[in-house]
Amino acid sequence: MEMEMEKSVQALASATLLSGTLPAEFIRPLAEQPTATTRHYGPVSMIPTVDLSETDQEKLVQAISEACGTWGTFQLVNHGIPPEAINRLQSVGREFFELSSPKEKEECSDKAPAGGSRSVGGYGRQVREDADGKKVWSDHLFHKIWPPSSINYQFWPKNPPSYREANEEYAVYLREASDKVLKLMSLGLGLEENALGEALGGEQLQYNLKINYYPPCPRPDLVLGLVAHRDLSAITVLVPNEVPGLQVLKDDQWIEVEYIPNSLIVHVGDQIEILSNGKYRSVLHRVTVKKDRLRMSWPVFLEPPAELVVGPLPQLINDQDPAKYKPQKFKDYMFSKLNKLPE
Ligand SMILES: O=C(O)CCC(=O)C(=O)O
Ligand SMILES: [Fe+2]
Repeated sequence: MEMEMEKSVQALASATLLSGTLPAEFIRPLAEQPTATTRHYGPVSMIPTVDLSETDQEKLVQAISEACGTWGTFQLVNHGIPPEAINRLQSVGREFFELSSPKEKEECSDKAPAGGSRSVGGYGRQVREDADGKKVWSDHLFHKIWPPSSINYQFWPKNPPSYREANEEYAVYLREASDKVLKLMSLGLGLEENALGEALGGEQLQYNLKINYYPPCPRPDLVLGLVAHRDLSAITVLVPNEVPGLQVLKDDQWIEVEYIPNSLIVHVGDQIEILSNGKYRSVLHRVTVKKDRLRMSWPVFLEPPAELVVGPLPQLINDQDPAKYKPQKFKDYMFSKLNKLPE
């Protein structure tokens, strides 16, 4: 049985522009509305920057561990991924959203009946509504890009024809860059450089790409592109387009993440917070949208294989510093979080 697709936010956005009325289910409660709650720092970027071309290793390790311990996020510059590869990833993704028909998009969606074995894969809108029944102003496409054995090509667009090549090319570069990041993060915890990578499944580490599509919105002051959340990944490595909107919570303030051309945004996710026994912090973040500009983003969630048990690394726990998290299979962690059960 095929599910009737819910209308995309992209389609709703066009209708809303014509009518000028925002459907009520998108209007956030006052305490969440962006204009009431955002702090503007002006031109100075407050998010730490990590420069992979830094040749002083000690300095680099220091910078990354400080960023992960205080903010849980940083801008990664000089990461070695050619700008052309990033541009190709972006243009094929944008073409999918803007040039393919609703039917072509639906072909990339998960056809499994809701409530059954439905996975978080393919094209669509956020499956769950918030507790208060509110909806987010975004559509997405989700699919694995590595390892090859994990990929379900049903979720990969057939159009544009270069979609596959561009994504495969990006996966190769991204693995190199994220490998370096995980090594530096391990060293920053005083561990051997492969410690985090191995604890996350080594060669079995999964790379799960999401494309977020946030159409322009007539009332950006009232909606959110994504509500406040922490990623359940180990780390997330995100390519933004030039339209800002991502905000991170720091000292109870929402701070805008500035757009830096060619930079990648790295988030510490829940699994690294757990492995590090809380020394690195999974960052709370949300997304705001714009009145006349389209935001898109390409986060890749690096996740352990489903059956792998993740808990605080034994090297990091002792009498003074007891384990703060209970070890559990990644799939069980994910299930509890997605169903809002106690973790
Ligand atoms: O669009 C962004 O910058 C953030 C996306 C995000 O947080 C997510 O997809 O989990
Ligand atoms: Fe996120």
